[in-house]
Amino acid sequence: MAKIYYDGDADLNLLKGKQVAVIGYGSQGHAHALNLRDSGIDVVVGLYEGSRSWKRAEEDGLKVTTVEKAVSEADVVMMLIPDTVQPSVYRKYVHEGLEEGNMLMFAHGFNIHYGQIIPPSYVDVTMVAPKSPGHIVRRMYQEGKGVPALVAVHQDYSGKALDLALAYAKGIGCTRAGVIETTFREETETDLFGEQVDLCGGVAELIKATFETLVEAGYQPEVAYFEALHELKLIVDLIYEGGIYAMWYSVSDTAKYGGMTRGRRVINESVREEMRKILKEIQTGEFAREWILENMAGRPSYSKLLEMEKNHPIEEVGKRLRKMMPWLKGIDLE
Ligand SMILES: NC(=O)C1=CN([C@@H]2O[C@H](COP(=O)(O)OP(=O)(O)OC[C@H]3O[C@@H](n4cnc5c(N)ncnc54)[C@H](OP(=O)(O)O)[C@@H]3O)[C@@H](O)[C@H]2O)C=CC1
Ligand SMILES: CC(=O)[C@](C)(O)C(=O)O
Repeated sequence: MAKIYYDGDADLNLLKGKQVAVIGYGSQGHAHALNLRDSGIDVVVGLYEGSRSWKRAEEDGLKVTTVEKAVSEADVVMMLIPDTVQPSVYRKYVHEGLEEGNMLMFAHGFNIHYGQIIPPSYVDVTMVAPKSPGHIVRRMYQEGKGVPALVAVHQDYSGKALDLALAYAKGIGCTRAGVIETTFREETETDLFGEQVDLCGGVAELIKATFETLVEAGYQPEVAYFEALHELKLIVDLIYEGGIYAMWYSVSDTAKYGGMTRGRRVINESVREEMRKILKEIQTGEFAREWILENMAGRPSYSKLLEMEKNHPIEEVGKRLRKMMPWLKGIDLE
């Protein structure tokens, strides 16, 4: 049974009097920095000169400085810049600034697990990985709620690494929902797998395939959008709040029978076989090698694929229909 920590298991006072440097102010960075600040923790944001985020962080009332300076003044350094730039930024601006007894933190284990960052022996190395997009980490904290997270210790120099990491998790609101103790390997491999076959990749392909099949068959794109995408959120909310069975309980008998008999024809044995292959690519480092090389080559495939996603017909239909629902918060895509 997993060890799960909640608010009562974490002592925020362990972070009081310490300075936390949040490197990066993007999806996770802005959420962690603002949540920690609102939890009474001394936070400084580390960015590069000319960063688009610099002004935004200052407007949010945070102290901002260069990565190098933030690290040199900090007791805790949380790396919240893209995984692909972390190794070079770490080598140039972080490694030298780490002092004995500092804690180096991550929100995803990729660079430690695949050996892209090798921290010095005299620091704690931990991870607090929210199981949520950063914007929701912030939104839930502001609503007095929290998102669950994973916590892991890669290196425990101080003997108190886990307690300090849990204090951090409490500072960003995650112990309100539960923080499961894991390892860098388990977090990295399960996170990569989930975002590839389910959360992002799998769901996006399922939605687009459903939409395209209906539109190709001559149905109105708006109807296809509501069926394939909009209603999915409502169904997933049921699953999120009560489990898959609660969703079955709530939908009609016709949807139950059709879903239970046809769903397994869509996610069939060959799909499951492909999932196992994808997991193997993650476990052997094949995916990591491909992603590192893609970045070294200037992201040719990444950029093309992202452009195709942005220009998919469902985006135009969705934008038009969502305009009619001003209560949909969305996120700032700038
Ligand atoms: N996105 C998510 O919801 C989740 C992410 N994670 C993990 O959190 C970490 C951060 O991811 P995420 O928040 O998505 O990252 P983002 O892509 O949102 O980070 C962008 C931020 O990093 C800054 N940045 C980019 N390059 C550099 C650089 N060379 N030096 C300093 N700052 C730089 C950007 O500045 P500028 O604005 O100027 O470009 C911006 O402030 C990753 O390890 C990721 O795996 C974990 C869980 C969920
Ligand atoms: C939100 C999350 O944890 C993801 C999808 O794995 C990620 O953005 O890295």
